[in-house]
Amino acid sequence: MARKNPMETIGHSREAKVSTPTPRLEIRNLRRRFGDRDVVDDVSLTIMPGHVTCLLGPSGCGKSTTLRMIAGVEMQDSGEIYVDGDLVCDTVFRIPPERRHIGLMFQDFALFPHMSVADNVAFGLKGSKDEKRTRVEELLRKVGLYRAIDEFPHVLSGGEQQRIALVRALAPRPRIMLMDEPFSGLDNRLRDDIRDETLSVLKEEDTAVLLVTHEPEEAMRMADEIALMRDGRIVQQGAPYNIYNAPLDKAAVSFFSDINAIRGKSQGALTDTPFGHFLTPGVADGAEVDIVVRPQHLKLDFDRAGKGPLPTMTDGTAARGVVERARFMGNESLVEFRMDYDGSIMKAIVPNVFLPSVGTPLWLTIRRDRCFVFPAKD
Ligand SMILES: Nc1ncnc2c1ncn2[C@@H]1O[C@H](COP(=O)(O)OP(=O)(O)OP(=O)(O)O)[C@@H](O)[C@H]1O
Repeated sequence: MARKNPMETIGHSREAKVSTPTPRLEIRNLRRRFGDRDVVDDVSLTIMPGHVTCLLGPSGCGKSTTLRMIAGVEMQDSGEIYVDGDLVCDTVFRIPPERRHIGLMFQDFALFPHMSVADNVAFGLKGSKDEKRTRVEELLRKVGLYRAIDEFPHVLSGGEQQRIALVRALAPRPRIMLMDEPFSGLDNRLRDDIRDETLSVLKEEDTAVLLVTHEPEEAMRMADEIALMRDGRIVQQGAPYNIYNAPLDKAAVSFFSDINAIRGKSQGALTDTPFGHFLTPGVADGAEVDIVVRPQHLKLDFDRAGKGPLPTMTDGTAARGVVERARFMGNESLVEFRMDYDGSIMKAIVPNVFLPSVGTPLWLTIRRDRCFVFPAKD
C-alpha cells in the first residue's frame, strides 16, 4: 500500500493543496555511498507530468546511480522517492521496481530477436488481445513504423530499432520514463530526428521524463529543466536558457562551450584588464576574479596602422592579438589568437566564413553584457 508524501497532507491548507499540482516524480535528499565516497549526495528534484528534466554532468558524477535508485534497482542509503505524491521508497519501505509505473530506456536497449515488432511492443502490456493490438498499432503509427508491425527486429535499421524500444517502454503507459544516454549509439542526423520524435511522443503521453546525459546540446534540445550535477550534487537547476545565460561558476560556463578567461584583481569594485575595466561589485579589494567570455561573444575589429577601435561603454577597450589558426566549422568559423599582452590564446567564433591568414593582427573586445565575473578558484 503506497503512503502519501507527508508534505502534501501536513501543515497545508485545503486551498494550498488545490492550487499546488502534485509532481509526477519527487525525490528528496537521496544519498548513496560507495566505499568512502558519497556518489549521490543529497539530491532532490521534482518533475511534473509531460515535463522533461535532464540530469547533466560529467562522467562519474552520479547520474546513473540516481536513475537506478529511482528505478528501484539500487537502494539509497537515505532519502525518499514519491510518484504522484505516493511514497514508493525510503530506507524502510520499498515498492518493487515492476510496480513503480516507471519505464526505462537505456543506450543498450535490446529487443527480443525471436519476437515480431508487435510482440516486442506488446511484451509488458496487460489486457485482452484486442486491447493490446490497439495500443501497439497506436504507438507504431505515432513513430511511423506501423508498416514494420509484423517484421522481426533484425530487418530494421538501428534507428528503427531504437524507435521500437521507445514504444515498447511507453506501451504500458508508464507515469515516468527514465532514460540513460538513450541516443548515444546513433549517428548525428538520425539522433536529432529520433530525439525530437521521442520528445513529442513522451509529451503527448504526458509522461514525466528524467533523462541522463553528459552532452549539453542534448540537454538543451530536450529539457524543460536542466539539473547540473557535479560530484554527486545538483549544483544548479533551471530552464536551459537560464542555465546557459546565468551560469553558477566558470566550470558551468565551460561545460556548455569553450571559454576565454582573463584573470584580474579587484580594487574598489573594479577590475582592470587589458580589455578595460570590469565592474566587480561586492568583491574584496585585492581578491582575484576571472572574467569569462564565450568565443561567440568576442567582437573583432581590423587593425588600422597599429591602432584598434576607440574604447566604448558597452565594449570597453580593445586588445590586440595575432591570428594563430582559423578553421571553418560549417555554420561558423573558429579563429584563435595569440594575445600581444601576455602571449595567451583566445578563441573567437564568427558566423559564416571568416578565415584571416595566420599572422594577421586584429583587435578583440569583450561585450560587457555577455561576460561573467567569478571569484578566481584555481
Ligand atoms: N556498485 C558500485 N560500486 C562501487 N562504485 C560504484 C558502483 N556504481 C557506481 N559506482 C561509482 O560511482 C560513481 C558514479 O557512477 P555513475 O554511473 O552514477 O556516474 P555517471 O554520472 O552516470 O557516469 P557516466 O556518465 O560515465 O555513466 C563512479 O565513480 C562509479 O565508479
